Amino acid sequence: MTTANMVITGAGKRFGFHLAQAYQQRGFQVYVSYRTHRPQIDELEQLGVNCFQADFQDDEQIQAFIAHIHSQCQTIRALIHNASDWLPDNNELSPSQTLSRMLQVHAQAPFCINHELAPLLRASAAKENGSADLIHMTDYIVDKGSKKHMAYAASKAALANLTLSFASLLAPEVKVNNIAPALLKFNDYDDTAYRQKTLKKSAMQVEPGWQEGIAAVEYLLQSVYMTGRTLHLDGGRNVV
Ligand SMILES: NC(=O)C1=CN([C@@H]2O[C@H](COP(=O)(O)OP(=O)(O)OC[C@H]3O[C@@H](n4cnc5c(N)ncnc54)[C@H](OP(=O)(O)O)[C@@H]3O)[C@@H](O)[C@H]2O)C=CC1
Ligand SMILES: Nc1nc2c(c(=O)[nH]1)N=C([C@H](O)[C@@H](O)CO)CN2
Repeated sequence: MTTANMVITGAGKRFGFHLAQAYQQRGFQVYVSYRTHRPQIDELEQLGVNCFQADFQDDEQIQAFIAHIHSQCQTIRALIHNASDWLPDNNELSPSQTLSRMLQVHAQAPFCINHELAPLLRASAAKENGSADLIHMTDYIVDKGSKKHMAYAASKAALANLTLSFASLLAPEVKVNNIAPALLKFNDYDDTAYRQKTLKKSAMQVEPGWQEGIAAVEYLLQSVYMTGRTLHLDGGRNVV
């Protein structure tokens, strides 16, 4: 039985790091991209994860990552677009530069990577009538918008629309879905007031942690029917 390959972008910290660690330990061969080299990358490499440095703001580095995956894999069981830049609109860039930056990482990179690696996803599905998954990490605010992160929200909405198109293009061999958290984990810099205010926005009023996202990935990988859809991980924000 050959080892299944999983490709995860943006695994240098937080969810991407924990997801890569979890699936390498479950027996997958995990391939990741990272932008900043942190101790977490050394930890992943010690586990056997194949790590490749790429800043998706640079098209040549997107292409280099694609070429690297092609050189390493003949099939891909799951490709997870996790890389993301949560840039507020109020920053030192112009509005035009902010939107371009957001679209580059959340839409341009996944669009190019998906087109180039789709044959490897199909090859995984063709193997012993297996299956393959493309997962886009979007965000609850795709359906709501955001006063402070307009460019980020619009770019994640573009990613969510790509899910519909790729789901149609790649079915039935490859399932394509969004995971849309409202909250997985706060950032260390989030103060108590922000945390309390955010928790009150959901019915469950808890910070679920990375395992909530890992469980969502696991559900999608074992599904034989879910495609073109969104797993909303929002603690019941719609019922508050
Ligand atoms: N955490 C949460 O509560 C929520 C998360 N999400 C989504 O879930 C996913 C995981 O979230 P989380 O772990 O918190 O995200 P983080 O912002 O903590 O990490 C994102 C990763 O993407 C990398 N990245 C950012 N820009 C680029 C780029 N230009 N090229 C390559 N890599 C890049 C970062 O690299 P570097 O290490 O260099 O910074 C980082 O490792 C994201 O897609 C996020 O939008 C959605 C809603 C809530
Ligand atoms: N790339 C990221 N996207 C998002 C993050 C993050 O840390 N990195 N965090 C959030 C927040 O959890 C927000 O949903 C509630 O505080 C949203 N997206």
